[in-house]
Amino acid sequence: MTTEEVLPFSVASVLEEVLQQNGARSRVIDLASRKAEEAALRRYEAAMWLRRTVGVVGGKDLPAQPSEEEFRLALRSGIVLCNVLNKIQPGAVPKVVEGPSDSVIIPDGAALSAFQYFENVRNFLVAVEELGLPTFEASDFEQGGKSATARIINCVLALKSYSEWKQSGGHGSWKFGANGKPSSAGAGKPFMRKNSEPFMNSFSRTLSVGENSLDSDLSNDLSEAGSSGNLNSLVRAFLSDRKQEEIPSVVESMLNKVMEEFERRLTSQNEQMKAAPTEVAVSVPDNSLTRSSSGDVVMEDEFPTKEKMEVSARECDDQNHYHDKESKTQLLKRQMLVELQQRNIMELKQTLHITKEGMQLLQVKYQEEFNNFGKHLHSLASAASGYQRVLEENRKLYNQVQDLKGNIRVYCRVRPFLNGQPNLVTTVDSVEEGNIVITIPSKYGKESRRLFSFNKVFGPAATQAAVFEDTQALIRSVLDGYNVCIFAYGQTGSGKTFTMTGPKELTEESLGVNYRALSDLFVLANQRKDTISYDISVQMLEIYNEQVRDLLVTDGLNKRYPSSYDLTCMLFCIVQCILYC
Ligand SMILES: Nc1ncnc2c1ncn2[C@@H]1O[C@H](COP(=O)(O)OP(=O)(O)OP(=O)(O)O)[C@@H](O)[C@H]1O
Repeated sequence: MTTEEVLPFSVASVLEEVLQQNGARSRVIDLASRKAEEAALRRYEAAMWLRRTVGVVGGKDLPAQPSEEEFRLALRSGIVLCNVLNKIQPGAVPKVVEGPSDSVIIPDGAALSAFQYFENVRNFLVAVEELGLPTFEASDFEQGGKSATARIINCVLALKSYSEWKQSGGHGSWKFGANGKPSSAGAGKPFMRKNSEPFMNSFSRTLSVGENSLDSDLSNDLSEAGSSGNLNSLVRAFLSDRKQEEIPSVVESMLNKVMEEFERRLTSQNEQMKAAPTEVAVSVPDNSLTRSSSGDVVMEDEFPTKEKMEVSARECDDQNHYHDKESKTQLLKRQMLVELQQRNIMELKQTLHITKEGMQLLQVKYQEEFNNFGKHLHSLASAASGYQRVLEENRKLYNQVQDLKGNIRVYCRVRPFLNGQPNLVTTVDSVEEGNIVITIPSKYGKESRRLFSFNKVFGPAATQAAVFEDTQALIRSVLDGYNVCIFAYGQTGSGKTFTMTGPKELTEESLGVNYRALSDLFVLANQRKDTISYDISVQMLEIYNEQVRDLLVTDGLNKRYPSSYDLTCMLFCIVQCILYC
């Protein structure tokens, strides 16, 4: 699994994009001329340092500002290089071949002696390589060209830097800040670019790649590194062939951001693995990582180093151990929770079972009660039906009794003496139930008595209630649909109005038959309101001197009734009674 599969973006593509942008800008400012100028400055710096360090060697002084060819020819014998190296590191080159021809200036740069300069150059390169300084090829003196000259200059400037470091006491780790091809074999010190150091440190720290691995990767070119997907090789190969000044800070910033993002995502992956240990797939023997259940890639198969594999394995072991303990604890908690829930469920089931039984008992009980209620209601309905029949029969019997008593009943009431009549002598001899004996004075001194019979005779002491009591039963017959008529008859002042209505100042005891009859009528109608609805209306008539007058008329004074009756009493008549069954 490659880096591109781990990250949601391609590091190489980001790098290429940044480089392309940088390239575009470089083209604008004419990078070629700038390179040439910078190369010349570096060459002059190297020459100046050599002149100061070794002076004139073999009568051939190195120009202060040599051309590429002059610089290369001045150093091709290896004598200058060996001498300067021995000054920095005494005994680094034990034997320097000083040929007789050294005193001869050969303008065309022809070879002094192939053996001489080959031995010197070889010894110098071996010594330099042992010091871990950047080297070049011996053939670079013959090939010439910008690249070969640049490698030679790079080596000289590395010597210069190393010399300055030693002169300053050699404290700390020496680092060569110039662009150079670092040693490829067993270098004691890493040659890192000063500007790229933060990025490289971060990258090395992130990937846990060893120094040797880094150095070996430096031999790969950019295309090889890019095609393999190894970011380390890609960056190092790219940086190794370029000068410090050619690497804009923007590129390094971008690379730092890429690595920060890379680190952040790796950290995030680790946290996700810790958070969801059961979801993380176990690594397989070929060191490739599988996807988690959420689909995230958790490792790549392109991390090549053994150290990283071991570190990853240890981390995985630690994480697995931690996850095992945590998962055991969680499993135990879940088991306890499940057991608790199972107990609760059992209790709920028992409660539900008891409730069901209770409900069934209640249902049976309610069913029984409901059946009993039904039976009781049925019996009540039967009783009510029987009651209605009985009641109807009772009515019939009641009215038959009234008939037997007589459809026409005549009562006699004797008015007492009024105030101012106490000395008068009454003619009533005796009163007994339905008989009254009247004394008839005789003109010849011999009194006679005469007996009169009525349905009932009320004496002077009879109350209004006693008079009404015998007529009260007729009111019920009215509500059963019978016609009833009660009227009073007698001479003027005999007490008709008093009996039927009452005195002028009415009290509850002095109420007459009319008030009491109407009151009873409404009481009975209210008692029967659930079964019978009554419409009640009243008329009040007066028949006097054969003239009938409506006493309740409102459109005129005592409107005269058109009919004439042979009655001279007040009439109370209940004219309408409608039955609803
Ligand atoms: N039972 C009685 N007890 C006491 N006072 C009575 C009784 N009956 C009648 N009176 C009184 O006798 C007087 C005459 O009675 P009432 O006016 O009822 O007679 P009436 O028959 O209606 O007379 P009229 O035919 O002229 O109208 C009234 O003052 C009345 O209060």
